[in-house]
Amino acid sequence: MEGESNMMRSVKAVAELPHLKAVPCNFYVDDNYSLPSINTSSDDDSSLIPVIDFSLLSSQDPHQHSKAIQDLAKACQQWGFFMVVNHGIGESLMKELIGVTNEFFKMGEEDKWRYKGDQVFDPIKYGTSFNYTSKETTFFWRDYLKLSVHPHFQSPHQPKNFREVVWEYCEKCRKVTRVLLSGISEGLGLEKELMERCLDLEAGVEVFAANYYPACPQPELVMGLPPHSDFGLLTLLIQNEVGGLQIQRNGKWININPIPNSILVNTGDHLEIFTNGKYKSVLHRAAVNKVARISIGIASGPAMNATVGPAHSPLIQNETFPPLYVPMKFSEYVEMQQTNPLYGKSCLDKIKINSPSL
Ligand SMILES: O=C(O)CCC(=O)C(=O)O
Ligand SMILES: [Fe+2]
Repeated sequence: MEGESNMMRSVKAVAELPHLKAVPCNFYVDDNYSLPSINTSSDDDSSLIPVIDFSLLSSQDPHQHSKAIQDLAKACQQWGFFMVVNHGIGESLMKELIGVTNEFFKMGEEDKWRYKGDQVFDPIKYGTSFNYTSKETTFFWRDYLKLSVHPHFQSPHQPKNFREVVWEYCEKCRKVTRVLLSGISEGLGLEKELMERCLDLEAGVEVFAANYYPACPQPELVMGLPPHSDFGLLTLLIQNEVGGLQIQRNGKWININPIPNSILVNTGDHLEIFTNGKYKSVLHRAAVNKVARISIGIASGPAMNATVGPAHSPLIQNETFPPLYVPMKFSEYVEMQQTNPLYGKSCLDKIKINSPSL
């Protein structure tokens, strides 16, 4: 590793340096970010997060179905984060996925850096901190692997079984996401095919994003991921048994402790745009711990070429609710978000229309 820059060394390698007792100062969180406090007093609020029973969305009983659709609509509007249970993805597959992902991060530095992409849209990108292409000044305590898994599936061929397990998990997640999006459309009262057609969901982008937050000797000084919202429509997140995710609600950071085997879902910037601000994407961040944490998100969005603006429906934009966002090509939005430092919802703010009446 001698002679290589810090950005070419994973945080895992830094964390495992012999005798490391203190965090190197380039990881100290700078003043632009507030420090995460792991021991917030708000742990209990996590239990208020809505729980959606996925199986009821497809219930043949009209009463159960419409109640599930209403619950989903309420969760999107009031929280932007919810836990999905009875999603049909087996516990063993989820465990296997965490296992092979852990094996990936355990590979030698050289093996991992072979997957370092050079461009935002490289289909396989291993890296460290937020994103090596951004002009960030704070280094975050996190290594990552991002794979483009739809419309074309891309994955490293190592470690053993990694590719197969990721593929199977992504296939299952895609189905869950599509049912959720269709339920969300129904809850908004939109014509059945409108979202699918406008956003070209058949060719929708899906990104597998694995985060590895190594054990940290001084977790209170660093941050795993700064406050941000996700691009895309929905993100499906699972984690190993270690906590760290926090979401912002009413100005307070809430620790999230998901129900075992549930999938945590959050609404993304493009659902906010499409719904003209009715369903807002939510700020979240990742604190780190004295033990290693893994989280895996599947972010789903429109097709790369789709131009996303508020839906053309009188239910979404009308004289009382004029469009609040400038339509933008999805790929351009992703590029903007991935090549700039992350400050909260700064990307979304760039395309917000400042309506004089608001
Ligand atoms: O690690 C987590 O829980 C959050 C990860 C996250 O927000 C992301 O990858 O966008
Ligand atoms: Fe996120």
